[in-house]
Amino acid sequence: MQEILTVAQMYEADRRTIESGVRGEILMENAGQAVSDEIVKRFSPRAVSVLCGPGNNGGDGFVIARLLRDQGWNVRVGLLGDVEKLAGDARIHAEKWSGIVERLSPAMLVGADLVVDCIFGAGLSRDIEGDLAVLVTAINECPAAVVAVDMPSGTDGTTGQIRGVAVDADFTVSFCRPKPGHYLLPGKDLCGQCIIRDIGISADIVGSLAPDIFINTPEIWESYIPWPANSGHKYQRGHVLAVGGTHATGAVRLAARAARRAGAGLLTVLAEPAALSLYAQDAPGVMVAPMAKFEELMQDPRHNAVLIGPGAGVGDETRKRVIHALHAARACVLDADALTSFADDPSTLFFAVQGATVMTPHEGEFARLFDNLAGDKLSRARAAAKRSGSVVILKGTDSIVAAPDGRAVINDVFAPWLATAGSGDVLAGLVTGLLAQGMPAFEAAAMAVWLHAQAGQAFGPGLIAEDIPDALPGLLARLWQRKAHGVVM
Ligand SMILES: NC(=O)C1=CN([C@@H]2O[C@H](COP(=O)(O)OP(=O)(O)OC[C@H]3O[C@@H](n4cnc5c(N)ncnc54)[C@H](OP(=O)(O)O)[C@@H]3O)[C@@H](O)[C@H]2O)[C@@H](O)CC1
Ligand SMILES: [K+]
Repeated sequence: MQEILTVAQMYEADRRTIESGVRGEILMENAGQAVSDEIVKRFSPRAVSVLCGPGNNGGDGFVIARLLRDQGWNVRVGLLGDVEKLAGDARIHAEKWSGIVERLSPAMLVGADLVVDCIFGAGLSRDIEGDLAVLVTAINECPAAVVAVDMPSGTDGTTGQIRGVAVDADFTVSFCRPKPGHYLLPGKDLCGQCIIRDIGISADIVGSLAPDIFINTPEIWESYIPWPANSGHKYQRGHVLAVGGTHATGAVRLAARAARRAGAGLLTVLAEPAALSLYAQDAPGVMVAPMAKFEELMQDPRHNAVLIGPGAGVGDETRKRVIHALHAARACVLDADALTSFADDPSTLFFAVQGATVMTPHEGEFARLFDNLAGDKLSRARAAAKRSGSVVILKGTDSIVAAPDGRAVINDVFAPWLATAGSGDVLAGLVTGLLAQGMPAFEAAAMAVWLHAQAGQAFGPGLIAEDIPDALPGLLARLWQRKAHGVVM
């Protein structure tokens, strides 16, 4: 599993490693070596300006400068402040640099083919302002390639947010494990390609920090995939009840197709009489029932997963059905109108949550339901999961899946094509289809986000929501191959 460490955890890993006997000076040498290796891999010797800040990020810069110069590169070093004011490992490595140390300024960019950004890394503590902001803007405007060390300066490692202004790098070399800011927007974009290198912090030390944030890869959830048994039948693959709206019927039709493609054994759409025939004609494998039967059908435990939200309509009726489904402790997926229906009274919704429940808000729906949660996307999703007692998928390119127990995954699959009408309905259907087969809520939500993003990336430009469910068999086949034959994805 690919752990992500917060900045605080990274400092702690650093501290424990040093306590275990590895000198900080060596960690810094390893960090600088890792960056210079990545530079040498990509570029032939050229004019490079290494821009150093007053902390250990700057210390890494002095190592990089020395190693590149030793290999014949034409290196220029600038420092924010004086060498005499540097402390600890940064001071040690600055003193090993025998060349000139200039004052940090935009003049250092003139004639540079490559800029190494070692101004601020994990220790960024406030907005970049004044002359430094002018320098960062000049870095972004100059034609040289830019490599960022640890974080592009100005990007917060924990939140991915820009503090004032930030370097826009071509690639970023970081150490040990990635930080949330490498995956959360806009940090992810500012990093460019992100390379994580080992610098001598052991996996045991990382494990001792009990990381609970991960990149959303199959390792997180693949052992929970409810593959059908040879002796199985459709009734063992769950029965989804999907609440269909009267007007926006496309939403649940898309969700239903996704739930069935995800493997749900049976699916019934409930709708008012005016819309029933529309749902009935949509796909021969879908069953329909009048909405009046909702409560009766909920009494049958075989109806084990409920989807409410897409096209459901905002108001009392939707609110009642949501509360009923939650009280019945069915696996519930609440999306769109089901969430907005509780905008005035979210506590009632959260109080009713009992069984496996997944909420799938986009930012607008999230703000209506969790109006006083502020901060970065990851923190807000985690706080919302805790508050609601449900798994929360906070959607976007950098979708977060967060569980009430604190676990979270960040999506790292780039699929901008998914920003299209109906795409969220498909995701909600996918989660419901996996829950119906008995997959635990967090794993089902994470797998659904992964399948959705992979489908979007694989299809690419021209994608419409209808394409996503039809891309699922290929993706599921790959996961099946991986289980059966250990094929690497
Ligand atoms: N973890 C690891 O495994 C390893 C980590 N290593 C490296 O260490 C880096 C972390 O080093 P770090 O803690 O010294 O912090 P760093 O980013 O250099 O900045 C701190 C300085 O910047 C200043 N400052 C901050 N914001 C500012 C602003 N907006 N405007 C102006 N000033 C500002 C701040 O000032 P202060 O807040 O104290 O006033 C302080 O002086 C990490 O990113 C990695 O590269 C490797 O060497 C080895 C192993
Ligand atoms: K940096």
